[in-house]
Amino acid sequence: MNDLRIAIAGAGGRMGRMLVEATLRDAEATLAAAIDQPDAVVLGKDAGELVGLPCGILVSSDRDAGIAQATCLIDFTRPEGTLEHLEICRRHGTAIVIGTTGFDAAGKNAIAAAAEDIPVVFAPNMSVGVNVVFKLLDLAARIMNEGYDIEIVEAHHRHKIDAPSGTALRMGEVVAQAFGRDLRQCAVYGREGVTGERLPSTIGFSTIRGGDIVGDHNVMFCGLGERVEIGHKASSRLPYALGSLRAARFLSSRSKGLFDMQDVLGLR
Ligand SMILES: NC(=O)C1=CN([C@@H]2O[C@H](COP(=O)(O)OP(=O)(O)OC[C@H]3O[C@@H](n4cnc5c(N)ncnc54)[C@H](OP(=O)(O)O)[C@@H]3O)[C@@H](O)[C@H]2O)C=CC1
Ligand SMILES: O=C(O)C1=N[C@H](C(=O)O)C[C@H](O)C1
Repeated sequence: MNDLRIAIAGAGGRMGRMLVEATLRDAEATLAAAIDQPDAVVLGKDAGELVGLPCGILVSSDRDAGIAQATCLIDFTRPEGTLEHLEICRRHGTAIVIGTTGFDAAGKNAIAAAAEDIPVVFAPNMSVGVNVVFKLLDLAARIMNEGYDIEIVEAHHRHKIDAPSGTALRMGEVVAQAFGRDLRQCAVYGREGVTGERLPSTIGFSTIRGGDIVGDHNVMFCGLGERVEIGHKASSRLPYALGSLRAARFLSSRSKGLFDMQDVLGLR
């Protein structure tokens, strides 16, 4: 049996299904459990059948039993669900990869506290491409640290419930940090009416929601006479799932600690 025994929370969701498929196709991983809500339509179904790969693991709402079977839980659900799963992982000593976005400060603190006991990867975007973009943004911001206005535009599918995306916020944090600013003090979330002239120290965010857009992010450094754009477009959720499995593998040799995809990919 493989040492990498993966439980997937939110197994019937958009990311959950992609994670089930990626886990079943991964020769080094075993799908140990598929978890979803007590009222989920997928409950009792073969998790693999949802993605055309029957595997004998039934989707269950028994989170305790599912997490106990696994060495790592991969969780792409909602903040309130993730925080409950986190505590169960803590009780069982199970590692957790958290892809869920939209946590408030208290939620982020709870994740940091749990990481004192168990290994955690917590990242708003698991794709290799986006994590390389974070590095490029840091480099660009260190050089273009004066005379450039920063505007971040993100677009996602009509079902997304949080805005701006976790990835857009992290992009803002990366740029703000390189500028020596605090994003909480300089972020501007959308504009309407007579806004007055743009303040030079601000970082603007614009959000588009529509159709089945998987995830587009574009950061503009707008100067006088030139504009640099650094962005990423996802055309599939597969990179998020493959990154999550890479993160689970990374955690298998750790006993505790809080990490993100920059650690997993060796980009620190
Ligand atoms: N870090 C990354 O790389 C990425 C992060 N994400 C994030 O992952 C999260 C999920 O996205 P997506 O898959 O599109 O969403 P979906 O709505 O498609 O899936 C969410 C799943 O979680 C379940 N769920 C909802 N609430 C709870 C809860 N309180 N407790 C337990 N389970 C719950 C849902 O069940 P039900 O349908 O029954 O409500 C569903 O199965 C979002 O926060 C998104 O931003 C997404 C893609 C990449
Ligand atoms: O909800 C999504 O779909 C996505 N959410 C993440 C985010 O909020 O950044 C990552 C990705 O963009 C897809």
